[in-house]
Amino acid sequence: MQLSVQGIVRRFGPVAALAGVDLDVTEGEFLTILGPSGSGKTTLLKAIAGFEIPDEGAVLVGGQDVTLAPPRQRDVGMVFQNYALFPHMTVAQNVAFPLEMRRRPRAEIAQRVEDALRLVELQDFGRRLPRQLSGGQQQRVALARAVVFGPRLLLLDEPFGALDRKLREALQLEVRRLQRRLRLTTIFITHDQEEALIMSDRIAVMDKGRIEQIGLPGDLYARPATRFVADFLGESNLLTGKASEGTATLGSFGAVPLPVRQPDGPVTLLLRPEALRLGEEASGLPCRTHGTVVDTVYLGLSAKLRLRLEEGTEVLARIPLRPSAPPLPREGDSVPVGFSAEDVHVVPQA
Ligand SMILES: Nc1ncnc2c1ncn2[C@@H]1O[C@H](COP(=O)(O)OP(=O)(O)OP(=O)(O)O)[C@@H](O)[C@H]1O
Repeated sequence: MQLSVQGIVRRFGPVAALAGVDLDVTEGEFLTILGPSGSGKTTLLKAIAGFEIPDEGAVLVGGQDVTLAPPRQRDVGMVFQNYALFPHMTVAQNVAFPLEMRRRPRAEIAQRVEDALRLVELQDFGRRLPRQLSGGQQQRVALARAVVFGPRLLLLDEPFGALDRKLREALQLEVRRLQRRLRLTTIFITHDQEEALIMSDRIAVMDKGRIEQIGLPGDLYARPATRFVADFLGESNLLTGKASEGTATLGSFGAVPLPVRQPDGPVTLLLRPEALRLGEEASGLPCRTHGTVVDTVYLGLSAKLRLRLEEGTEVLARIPLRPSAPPLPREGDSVPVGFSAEDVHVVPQA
């Protein structure tokens, strides 16, 4: 179902946990809310679910104003970080719970519980108690319980936070598959940017109770609208220079033609680590200088190198490691560093 959040404000004493949030989520979309701790993510989810009543603004589900409706009337499925299964109930009883609350007939409950458990591949676990399951299995039960009644929205608050990396990755895929299959409008909270990039149709980046930017993962990565988004999503080199007549002077790199017309004055340029070229590959590029390798980290498919430029600025380069690639420069080596002007993004001034 379509969701619309309009101008929501929620204050806790002097703190505005939500300082005016607008958000439109289309039917069947998977939207991720990404932001640092304390940015208001959980408060926003609670306002959508009905556990927080906003001081200002409105929440509409399928065009219907539910701002003041209690959680039970909103038909929203939720999964939290800490499972929140009822410990004394079996898996099947846990999954049946939302249907019991809605007083569905016995036969329907049995059928739906069976279907939901099959959906998360736990059809043989109905009689177990939560403590007899692994963390990942418990989270799948929580997911089955959140979707068993056919909710209008699915809200996920850091559901993989307590799981190890491998399980986390498996569940990311599983949740995405299930969400697509059910065409469930889903809002997913995480502070893990990699997870956000992997899972989402769109990402909303939050900071200090506001949405800084919302868009496709690739757009946010390539064209962040603010310094905060550039820094928060992925690794970045943010270099400051001086713009004048369509070029920016950028330390020892010299003059860099700017992709968009800028007013003369200070300018912030974003260069992702993978945009930097080193050694031979840099020598043919018009924007280049020399850098001294400060440290090197091998990552298997690529390596990350930190380099100090002549003017003292440090930059991060990520270079692919092909089997035939020449050996990496070593700490203390001085190497050419360059980039193509088209790989530069101008970060709008705040
Ligand atoms: N019940 C409350 N009473 C007082 N302050 C609150 C309450 N709930 C949230 N806050 C404050 O509102 C702000 C936003 O909190 P919120 O839990 O929404 O952030 P978050 O982005 O979900 O953080 P995290 O990633 O750590 O869960 C924080 O400053 C928090 O301390």
